[in-house]
Amino acid sequence: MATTVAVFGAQGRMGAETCRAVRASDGLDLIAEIGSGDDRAAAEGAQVVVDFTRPDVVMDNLDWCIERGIHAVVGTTGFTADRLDALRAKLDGSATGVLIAANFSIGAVLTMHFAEQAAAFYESAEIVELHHPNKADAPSGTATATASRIAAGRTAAGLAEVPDATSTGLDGARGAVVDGIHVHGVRLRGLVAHQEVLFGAEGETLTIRHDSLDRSSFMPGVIAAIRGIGDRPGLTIGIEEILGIGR
Ligand SMILES: NC(=O)C1=CN([C@@H]2O[C@H](COP(=O)(O)OP(=O)(O)OC[C@H]3O[C@@H](n4cnc5c(N)ncnc54)[C@H](OP(=O)(O)O)[C@@H]3O)[C@@H](O)[C@H]2O)C=CC1
Ligand SMILES: O=C(O)C1=N[C@H](C(=O)O)C[C@H](O)C1
Repeated sequence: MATTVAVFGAQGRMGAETCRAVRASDGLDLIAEIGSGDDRAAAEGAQVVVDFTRPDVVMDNLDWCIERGIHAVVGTTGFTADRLDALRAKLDGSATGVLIAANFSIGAVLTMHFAEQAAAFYESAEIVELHHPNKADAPSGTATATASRIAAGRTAAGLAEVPDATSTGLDGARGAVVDGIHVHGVRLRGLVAHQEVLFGAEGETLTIRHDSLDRSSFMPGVIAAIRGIGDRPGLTIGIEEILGIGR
């Protein structure tokens, strides 16, 4: 029996790519393509909903899925710690699975993994995220997650705050600060989704760079998550477990 799938945000950049990938995948049956203003009732027969919408609508979409026992695979950004706690509470004891991944591309997942490992060894760390200019949010969800993981790696290693003697200048010149890590956002026509993680120590630097050159890069992760979510009740963060990458 095929797994029935509905896509929320189906006419968007990622939603449209996801619809194409689901249609091309064996054992998956795309039954609904929901855009803004569409009635979600058309998705009620889905076993899995994929959400690529907007941070301000995704929580309502997830409530709708959880109330109906429909699993959800979510790429939409904007998941604060408070939002994740609220979802954990709603899913407590439920057979329904919700997977939230800031980034479904293998290279971005590996970048975050490597960055967390490297964090313990460098006094300085900063992130530059670079995206297409139609992106609604800044900093990116991936950069936010990467910063949190670097911060966790630094804390575990007993590192102090990153050194920065800046005392004067223009607001914003040092980027946003996420968990003590400076994050700089670039929006440039021609780009898709890119990130550099820069580490520095006395006499050396390390740069980890990842480039998504096409949205097809996200699709193997999305499809693996759709196939895997039925066996994962509760809240899953990221696709590391599904890809077999240790965290
Ligand atoms: N996790 C990952 O790997 C990736 C995550 N993303 C994230 O995915 C999200 C979407 O990105 P992207 O596809 O580029 O954005 P788009 O703006 O291209 O697509 C979002 C779509 O959602 C639609 N939409 C808005 N509200 C609703 C609703 N209530 N129900 C159904 N559809 C709705 C929009 O319609 P309308 O335009 O009519 O409002 C639009 O078509 C962002 O948060 C982005 O950061 C992006 C790439 C990879
Ligand atoms: O909006 C995008 O394009 C992307 N959004 C995600 C994010 O905010 O991290 C993932 C990827 O960077 C592309």
